[in-house]
Amino acid sequence: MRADPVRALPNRIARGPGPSLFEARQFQMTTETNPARQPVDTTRAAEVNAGDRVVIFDTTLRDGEQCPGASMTLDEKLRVAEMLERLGVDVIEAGFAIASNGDFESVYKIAERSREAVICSLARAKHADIERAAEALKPARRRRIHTFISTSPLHRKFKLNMDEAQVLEAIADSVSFARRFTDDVEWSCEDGTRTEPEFLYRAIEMAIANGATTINVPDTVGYTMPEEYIGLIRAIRNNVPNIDKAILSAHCHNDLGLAVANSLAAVSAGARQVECTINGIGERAGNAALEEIVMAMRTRADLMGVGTGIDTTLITQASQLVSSVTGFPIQYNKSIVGRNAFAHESGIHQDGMLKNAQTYEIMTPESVGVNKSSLVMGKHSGRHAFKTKLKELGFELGDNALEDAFRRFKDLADRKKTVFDDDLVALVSDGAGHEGESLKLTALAVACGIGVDHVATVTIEREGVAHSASAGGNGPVDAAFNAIGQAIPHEAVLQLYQVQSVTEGTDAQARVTVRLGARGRSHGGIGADPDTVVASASAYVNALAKLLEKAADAPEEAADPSIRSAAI
Ligand SMILES: CC(=O)SCCNC(=O)CCNC(=O)[C@H](O)C(C)(C)COP(=O)(O)OP(=O)(O)OC[C@H]1O[C@@H](n2cnc3c(N)ncnc32)[C@H](O)[C@@H]1OP(=O)(O)O
Ligand SMILES: CC(C)C(=O)C(=O)O
Ligand SMILES: [Mg+2]
Repeated sequence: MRADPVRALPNRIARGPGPSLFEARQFQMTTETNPARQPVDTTRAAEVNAGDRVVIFDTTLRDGEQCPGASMTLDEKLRVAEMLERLGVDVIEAGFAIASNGDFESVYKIAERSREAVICSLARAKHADIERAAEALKPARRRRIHTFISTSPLHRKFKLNMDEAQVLEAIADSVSFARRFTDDVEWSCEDGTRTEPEFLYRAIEMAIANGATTINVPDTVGYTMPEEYIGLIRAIRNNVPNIDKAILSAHCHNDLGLAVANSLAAVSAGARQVECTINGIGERAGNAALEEIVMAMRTRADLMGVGTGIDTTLITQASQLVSSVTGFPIQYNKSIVGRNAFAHESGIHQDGMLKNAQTYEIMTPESVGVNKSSLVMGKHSGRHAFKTKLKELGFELGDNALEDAFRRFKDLADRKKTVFDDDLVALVSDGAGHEGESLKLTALAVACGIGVDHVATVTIEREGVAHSASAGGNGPVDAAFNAIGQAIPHEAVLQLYQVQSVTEGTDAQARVTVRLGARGRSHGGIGADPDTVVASASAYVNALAKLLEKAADAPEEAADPSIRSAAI
């Protein structure tokens, strides 16, 4: 385990321009991590606003579940909620209680089992919704009602059929009604980023005046841009007289792939709550991904000056749980939690990683709960990584053998998508893949299939001279062995022929073992190749080369009567 290069939290809030990039890097390398994990009192807006802790509001179980195909059973929701508590999420939006009896039950059960986290239910600006939310949240130690109404002209006109005054009245009524059940009331202006600023300020002021403790400004359709969102959050702070009585919150969707950027932008402008989901699941293109927001704030605490209470070492586990219960795969190159997030295949990068991991990683894999970075062997890999990998696998080769193995590895990697550890073992052990000094299989072609004669043509180099021959047989392997017998006539007989798949998949290498016997000696040969016939012929030539080399050393030995022909 190596030291985590990412360090958090300077005790200040970044409201103005941060340090220069150069100063930032210096900072990153020299300060210490301080995961502030104490629960936050989310009703004390003034305190939260004055601090450097960002409230993490997870909506995996509400907005996350809203996308097609992500529905979770009660049991699955309870498992996710338990994981979110362990992760250190501050607020868990457990559902939309009025949506169905199932949603009510899951909010209720999550509330019953909750510990530190604030449990929250969504509710429209309707008494029935709010009462249902309050009922479902009753067992929670800490509860929040999250009520919302659209504020944009488009939504007012076409969706709600309400004018500005009616919307303002609905805000006053819903927020004050929600406050009868709890001190922790969040109000959201749905489609806030497409709302006329002047009306938005009035709507927010109305929510605060009626007791809202958190004001969420959703970018409901993922339309805004970071600069614009910064401008909006700053304008709200400058134009809503009592804004400091509430925590400002960002809720961003990913329609333009900007959900995380916009959320971070809002924080840099003074928002102190971010709404997000594990793996970024959610309506349409999804919500801002929790793991990306948290790790961005942690990794760039030097610039942002804020942190969260999340135990980042549980991030990978949480991501895998949500992926498995929703059945949504995690894309390989997904930031933080994708399987390639800490994997390196390119030789130059692998070499850098071996010399100092910070050359190509800005956070440690351990910091997000991954055991270690992986050096994946493939056609882009170089000698440094190859040598290191072989060493890990227990092979220490001399310079010439290493060079030879590296050449064969590159040939194999050109033909095979992934070169697994077992492929490397097959490649270097027992001389597999190089037939011997005295014989070299340089060409092989076979005709096989249904309704064709099985014929093989081989070329074998012996002491620099090419010997070619063709022969038929009972199947392509038999034909190849017969052709080898024609090209290099010999009296050895086949004692053993075995094929194994080294790894899985249709491009897996076949590992073939052949044993040949003659004159009281027998020698094994091994061949490995994605083409089974090539692997077989290599193994045969490998065994034959050893026999011929030994026979040249001791020509007088008598024939062994036990040697028999073996069927293929
Ligand atoms: C941006 C968001 O993510 S908002 C949350 C979206 N999530 C969901 O909708 C999931 C859960 N929803 C549901 O189960 C259902 O939609 C229910 C139970 C909430 C409502 O179902 P229904 O009563 O059949 O209404 P339906 O969904 O068809 O239409 C929504 C109604 O709510 C009204 N409405 C929408 N938002 C709000 C609001 N914030 N406050 C008050 N009324 C609202 C609409 O104008 C419409 O009213 P109308 O029937 O008078 O035209
Ligand atoms: C209900 C609100 C917060 C929402 O999900 C949105 O506007 O995207
Ligand atoms: Mg949303």
